[in-house]
Amino acid sequence: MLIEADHVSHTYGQGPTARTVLQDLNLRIEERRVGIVGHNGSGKSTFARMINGLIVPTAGTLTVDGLSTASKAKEIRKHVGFVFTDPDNQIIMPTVAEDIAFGLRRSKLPKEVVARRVDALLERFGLAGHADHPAHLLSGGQKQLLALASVLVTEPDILVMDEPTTLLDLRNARIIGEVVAGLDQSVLLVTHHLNLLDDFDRVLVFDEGRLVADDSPAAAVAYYRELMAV
Ligand SMILES: Nc1ncnc2c1ncn2[C@@H]1O[C@H](COP(=O)(O)OP(=O)(O)OP(=O)(O)O)[C@@H](O)[C@H]1O
Repeated sequence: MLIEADHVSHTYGQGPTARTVLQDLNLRIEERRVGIVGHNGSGKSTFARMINGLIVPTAGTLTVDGLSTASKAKEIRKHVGFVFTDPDNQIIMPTVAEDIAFGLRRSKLPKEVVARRVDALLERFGLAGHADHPAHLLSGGQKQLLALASVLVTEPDILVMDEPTTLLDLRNARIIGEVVAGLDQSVLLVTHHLNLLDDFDRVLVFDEGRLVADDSPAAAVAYYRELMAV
């Protein structure tokens, strides 16, 4: 995986209400585990959403494996899975198993292959006993695991996760952390749970739309804690 940001900026709105929330971001990301931290409103989600073209830079270019997110978003989304903060926004189908299978509806894979993949994910995320249960009745932690399973079923190369543990208690946050640690995929994780980043390769710190630190987890988190203390 290679994500490259070349003078990337993003401004929401126009005229007097215009608000620049990302400013001149220059980055080259190749590591398998990259964390993004920063104050509320510092631009983390905007950047995360840019990686699969949900938001397009208003200046500069962002590429994923050489493809520009501005013109190749559809292609990029085949390789980049996105897990949102609130799993309720991501759960689409009535039952747990159907929701996981939904991502493969256009895949032309034989039914048995889809069923096997779904079963494997149900098992892996401790949801096997809930396959036919209404997805909206799962606990918050289980919903978050379901949202992750529903993205992983498409076997993306890159997983972008935007605060996937915000709604969770410590135990479920740890479970998500363990699941993330065991993934083969490259992961970009936006989080306020700093301990999830301990074993990461690299951590980016955003502040008011700028990249202000880019370092090992220990150094970047120390920088961020100091920034928060001001
Ligand atoms: N659609 C939008 N229109 C206008 N402003 C927006 C929009 N989306 C986000 N913003 C603003 O952009 C800024 C950056 O938001 P963003 O969600 O990227 O920050 P964040 O670092 O992810 O914050 P948090 O930690 O609170 O999730 C915020 O001030 C937010 O109000």
